Amino acid sequence: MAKHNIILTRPGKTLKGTVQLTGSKSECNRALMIQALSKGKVKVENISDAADTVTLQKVLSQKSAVGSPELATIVDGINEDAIIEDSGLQAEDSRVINIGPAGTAMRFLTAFLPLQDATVTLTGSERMQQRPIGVLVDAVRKLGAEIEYVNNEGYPPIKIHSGFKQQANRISIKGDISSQYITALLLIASTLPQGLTLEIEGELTSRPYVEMTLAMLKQAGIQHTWQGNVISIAHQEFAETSLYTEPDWSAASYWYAIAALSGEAELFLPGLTPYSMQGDSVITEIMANFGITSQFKDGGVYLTKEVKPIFRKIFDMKECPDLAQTVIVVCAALGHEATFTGLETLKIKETDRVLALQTELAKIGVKLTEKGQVYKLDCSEKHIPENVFINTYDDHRMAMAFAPLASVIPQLEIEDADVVEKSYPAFWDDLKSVGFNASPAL
Ligand SMILES: O=C(O)C1=C[C@@H](OP(=O)(O)O)[C@@H](O)[C@H](O)C1
Ligand SMILES: C=C(OP(=O)(O)O)C(=O)O
Repeated sequence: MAKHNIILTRPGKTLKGTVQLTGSKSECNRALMIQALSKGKVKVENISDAADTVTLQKVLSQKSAVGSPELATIVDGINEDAIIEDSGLQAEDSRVINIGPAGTAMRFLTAFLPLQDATVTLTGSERMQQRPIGVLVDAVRKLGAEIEYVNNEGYPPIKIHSGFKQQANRISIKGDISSQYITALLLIASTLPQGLTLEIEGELTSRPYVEMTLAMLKQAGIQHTWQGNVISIAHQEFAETSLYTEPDWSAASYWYAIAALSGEAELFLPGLTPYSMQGDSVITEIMANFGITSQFKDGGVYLTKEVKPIFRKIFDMKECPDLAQTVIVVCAALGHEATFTGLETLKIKETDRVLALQTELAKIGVKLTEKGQVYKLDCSEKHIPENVFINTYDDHRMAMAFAPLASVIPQLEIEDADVVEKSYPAFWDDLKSVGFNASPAL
């Protein structure tokens, strides 16, 4: 698909309106897995229109076909031929599931598909083929799955064989690369004949996402114990219930950023609650430092802005990595020379987000320097050109985190507008609804 860029301008500095955000892709993708694992006993409400969720839903809705020749045809519907060729897959090997850039779908299906008694190749976008999966594949193999790498050891595509028999019920797994590996295993745990005990080695990154998984499983009737670094889930049945998913707090973060760069703000985001399962709801606390007040009423959150000095200098993003770009760009725009930690996992996401931030912030003279695991913003040579072009590197969050800069840069051009579809397809329309001009670049 041809890429097109978008030009953003922002007349006025007042943010006023209501924006209805789509459902959280993290919650929805877990809910869809739970629905499939429960064989339909658990229903899902308020499903997101995030492309990653739509893709996973398409794959899982064909679950009954997994193991039958129909899969080839069905899955072809979401395959891009070019990607299959790039993967080096054989033409006759037509049972291919291509999840594009969806990291959670890749990881969740790596644990789920071996249980479906089918031989399937699981692949993704070019970038997905550079995102590591070895820690999870090793764990699933220990459980009894037969999986081989199609091209490169440790990376998708992977070929999953039928004939799973559980061989272990206690395994250890590294916690510091991606919490998605742990979630993938916890999701299937209750359906394994012997249940599963996971021993998490080293630090656990993105911990709130593991807590979200366990909380959603609990809503679906699955109990667990978590003591120290050991999480156990016994074999047990899902309850008949419905899972309701909240709007996406990571998407909300871009509205907090816009509010932080506005003169005045009065914005309502319906459906968001103070009791969220999403770790990214911590954006309310982070943005309080930038003068944004969050008031929960009328079934949502009202954002208001007060101009005040910013005191907080250190931000640890380990528990909310998807907020890193949002917060770093806001600090850069405000010339707030903060220090950031917990950015290690950003290098293996949709792009190397550290490098992407460094390259794009340089366009306004801001440096993000790296020393060990500590990152510092240096705004001493910050300048604001009339026009800035932002490259997005196939990363939805690069586009959305830099868009708020239209509040301080007269004309901002953002590469590949459609990249936002991964998690927030209505992003540009929502910006227009509150007075931004967003038009295709010629
Ligand atoms: O489980 C999830 O839904 C997610 C976990 C996080 O990944 P890591 O655990 O790899 O940091 C996060 O960055 C991603 O967007 C969604
Ligand atoms: C890292 C992300 O997603 P995923 O890992 O699911 O591709 C994200 O949405 O920022």
